[in-house]
Amino acid sequence: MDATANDKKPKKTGRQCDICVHNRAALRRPKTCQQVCKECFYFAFEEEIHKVIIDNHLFKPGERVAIGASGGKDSTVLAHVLTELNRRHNYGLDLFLLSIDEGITGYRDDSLETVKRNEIQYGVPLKVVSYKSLYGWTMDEIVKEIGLKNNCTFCGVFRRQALDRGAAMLGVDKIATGHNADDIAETVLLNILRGDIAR
Ligand SMILES: Nc1ncnc2c1ncn2[C@@H]1O[C@H](COP(=O)(O)OP(=O)(O)OP(=O)(O)O)[C@@H](O)[C@H]1O
Repeated sequence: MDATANDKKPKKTGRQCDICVHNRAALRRPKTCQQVCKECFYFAFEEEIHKVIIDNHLFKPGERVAIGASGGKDSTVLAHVLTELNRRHNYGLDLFLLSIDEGITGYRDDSLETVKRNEIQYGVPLKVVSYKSLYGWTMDEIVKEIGLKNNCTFCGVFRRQALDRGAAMLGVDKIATGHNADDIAETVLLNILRGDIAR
């Protein structure tokens, strides 16, 4: 490589975190344009959630709250953040992990293993409620009967009811789920594609 081409390459200078002004920045937050290190990002993210919880009076001390735990990234982050904030800010919540086992081989059985690890990691009791126990059918059996068309609609309706029934079994006051802005955008787009503009 000749010296001229090399000179044109951007130099790797590395940049300090805008918050702690100590560690090397690991990412740039699109929301604030700040360059932050991993530790400051986690802390800022958790405290923003704390502010939403406080500003909107989401919980009262002594409440029992079930975390809808699918084993996916969103609800795993939710379980981590809620247990951490409950401890850090003394919310006084009784937390539970509530998982719905739809009975989808090779999918939910794998992610339930993650939830079982979270139960130990966060010290939060886990309740698993299966479609088989509630409805007498696994999702695999339902698909065998009705085929793949519309099976997601059945599964979504059953899951919402299963979460409600699991919450009743646990005697909780509230269910927290890991729905995020992407999920809302997805719902809006799907409704438009179905021609259901009013929704
Ligand atoms: N089988 C399940 N058991 C318990 N809660 C669930 C289950 N499936 C979904 N949920 C709850 O509903 C939220 C949204 O579910 P969705 O199917 O959209 O998955 P997602 O956005 O990929 O979330 P995740 O990464 O947590 O799976 C999850 O974050 C979780 O709180």
